Amino acid sequence: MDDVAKDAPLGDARTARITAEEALALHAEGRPGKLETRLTKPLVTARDLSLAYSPGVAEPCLHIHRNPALAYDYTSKGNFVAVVSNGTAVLGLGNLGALAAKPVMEGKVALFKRFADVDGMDLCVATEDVDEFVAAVRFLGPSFGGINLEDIKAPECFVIEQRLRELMDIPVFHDDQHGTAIVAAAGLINALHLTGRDIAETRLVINGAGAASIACAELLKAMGMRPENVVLCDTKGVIWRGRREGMNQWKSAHAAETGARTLAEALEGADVFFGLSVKGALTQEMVRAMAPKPIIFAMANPDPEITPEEAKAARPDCIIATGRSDYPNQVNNVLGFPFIFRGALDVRASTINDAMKIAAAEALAMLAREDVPEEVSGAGAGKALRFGPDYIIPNAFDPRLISRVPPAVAKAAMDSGVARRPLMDLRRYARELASRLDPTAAALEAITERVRANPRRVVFAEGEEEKVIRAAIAFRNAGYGTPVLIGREDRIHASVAALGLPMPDGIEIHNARLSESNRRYAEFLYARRQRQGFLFRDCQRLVNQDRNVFAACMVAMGDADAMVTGVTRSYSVALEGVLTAIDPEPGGVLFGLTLMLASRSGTVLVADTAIHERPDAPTLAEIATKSAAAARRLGHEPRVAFLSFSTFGDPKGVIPGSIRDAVKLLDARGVDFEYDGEMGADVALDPALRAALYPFCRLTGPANVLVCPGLHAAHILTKAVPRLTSATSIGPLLVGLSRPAQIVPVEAGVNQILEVACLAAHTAIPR
Ligand SMILES: NC(=O)C1=CN([C@@H]2O[C@H](COP(=O)(O)OP(=O)(O)OC[C@H]3O[C@@H](n4cnc5c(N)ncnc54)[C@H](OP(=O)(O)O)[C@@H]3O)[C@@H](O)[C@H]2O)C=CC1
Ligand SMILES: CC(=O)C(=O)O
Ligand SMILES: [Mg+2]
Repeated sequence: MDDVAKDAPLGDARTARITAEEALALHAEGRPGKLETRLTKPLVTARDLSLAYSPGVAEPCLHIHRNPALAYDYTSKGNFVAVVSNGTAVLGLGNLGALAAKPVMEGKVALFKRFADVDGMDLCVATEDVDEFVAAVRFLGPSFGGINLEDIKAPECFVIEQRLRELMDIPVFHDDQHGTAIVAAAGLINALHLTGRDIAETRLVINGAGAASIACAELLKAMGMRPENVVLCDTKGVIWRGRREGMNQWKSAHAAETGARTLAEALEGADVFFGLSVKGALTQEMVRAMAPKPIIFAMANPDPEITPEEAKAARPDCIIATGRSDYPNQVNNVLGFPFIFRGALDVRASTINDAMKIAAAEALAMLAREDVPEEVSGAGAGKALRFGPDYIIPNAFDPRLISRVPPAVAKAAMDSGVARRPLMDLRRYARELASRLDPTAAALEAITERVRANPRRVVFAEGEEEKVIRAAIAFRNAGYGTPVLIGREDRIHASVAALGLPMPDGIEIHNARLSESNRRYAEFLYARRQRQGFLFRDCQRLVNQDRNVFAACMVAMGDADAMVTGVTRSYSVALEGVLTAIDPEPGGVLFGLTLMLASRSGTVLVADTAIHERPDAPTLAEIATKSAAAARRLGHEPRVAFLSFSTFGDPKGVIPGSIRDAVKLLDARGVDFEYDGEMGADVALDPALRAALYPFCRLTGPANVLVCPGLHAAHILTKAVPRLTSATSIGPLLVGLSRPAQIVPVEAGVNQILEVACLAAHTAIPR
């Protein structure tokens, strides 16, 4: 047993959210560590083996021998990065050696994959000798598309990086230097903007004069900070011109002409503090001595130079950032390296130069100034994020990062002449990037493009709700068409003002109570309902008072193309309002379809998630047919599984009877998609299990449409899976209405409302 106190809180006991034991348990559970290898080609049959290995593998070998550039076509090289360390500066923990650095390096590989779909391998090299380290890495070049150096202490890291850059023909990037500098620069651009400072007049003190600090000083000077305004400190105090103790050429290059000798002296009146040193190096007294509205980036990991609580207590007017994810404003290189390599690899850049670094910093800074989808806020500090002192830098989970930063890096690489495979269409590249992490995203992106080309009028029935207003504004800004908000004009204007957003042109507001269309809508309803116990005045009251009914009338009478509702009323109440004015398609089945987007297994469509508690066989067959068509529209070849507790008769039960009848109905119709059942969800999703136990099953791959035997099962499945896995779900989407209307779940965020509104608009475009 080692000497780590396992139940100790990690970091400051008052604020820590995880314990040492939890962190150790995560690393030890299941397959130890955080990585495994996954095959991208089948290796099941002898034929597979002949193709992928001997004799087939000889072919790509010979081709690459003749033309080395083909390695990018026939091997993983072009998407494969080595994360290399000797463990001499592991986070802020010091020289722990190569082996103890492995958890961090595995973590970096995991982040590469999670955030930018870059594959990687950790290489922990057990030497502190610069020559040995350089030799070990340089000869590994053929395997990789890039080298990410990590946690190598200064000053050796500068020599190592420089020599490897000269020796290798792929990008070599020391993350602690440049990744950190890029992300810190992005945060600083925004913090300067918020505090009304000019970079050329800003005084910066950096504590630490190692890898990260020197790179930050260099990048910020390249971005306009004046050298005389930058002071570095290390364990010996201020690095002043003429100092001899503990110096090296990299520190000397930044030695300041100053009388200050300690960090405390240097910080007097300073605008900005960068901490890239160790826990607790900054005191409240030092913070008090800084200029008004001081900017404090305490970036040491895992514990910052000062906690945000301490800094705020000393200076409530400060902007504080740390390297940690459990505080607002995480200035951490995780926001940099995955996306920078993504862009560099995709244009086969020979290097990562200053232009690419500055482009990444600017793209990050600009993204933080945009409206933040609620889904992103939810992944962060747990409260709404809005550009300001507590949100100066995007959240690492922001899904927009992958389509914003790599294109900026790729463009800078092309403009500066280091791209060996330039990209002709950067807009298309950004779209492809968005789909890289999620196969359905490309189809959804195509849908959004189609809506942009055919803008529609969409009614947002709950027009006074803040998130609905934000979704409507985003709808308008995205070019999807004209949003129509139902609500009181003064309330909607007040909400928009409170959001700090200008009220954009092109958004319509309709007050149901005062609308000129009321009589027309009431007459329409009366004609539909007079023989179902409705008096004319009942219809008038419904139109005046129920925004869902009013919105549905607008759509039914052609005053709008589609509607979206759901965040203020229960699903069944909202549905009742919609159905008051809009009928199901004649002879069709109305049902709910939920898209589950899982990173590993791809997209799965689940039905019926909204309407039928116990569908009979004809209804199940119709749901399967319509769901298969929806899968095709999303770019998937449908494989429909009728789910049950029972697989092909085992165990026996009542429900499988209706499923078997549904299968027979489809057999009789001769439909053009794969289907089978009844089967358990494991059998549906696992072809190997099927091959072993049910080789007669007609599905040729994992099912991507799951038709549930009833609403209970469908609800449980679609509510549980996103909470148990990283899957996200969209829906239930109503399928089978004669006019487009969608109901989002009450808890839907801005992005989800926007997505569903766009899908509703898409349904309204004539095919
Ligand atoms: N948030 C982020 O994204 C990142 C944060 N970091 C953090 O920055 C820190 C440094 O990392 P890195 O540059 O890679 O490491 P290095 O080993 O290259 O540099 C460490 C520097 O810190 C200085 N230092 C150590 N203790 C003190 C102290 N008490 N007061 C002043 N200076 C001190 C050292 O001084 P001397 O030269 O005298 O030895 C040295 O200059 C770590 O805590 C790391 O976690 C690093 C990269 C990214
Ligand atoms: C974040 C990081 O790379 C470090 O702290 O070293
Ligand atoms: Mg590091």
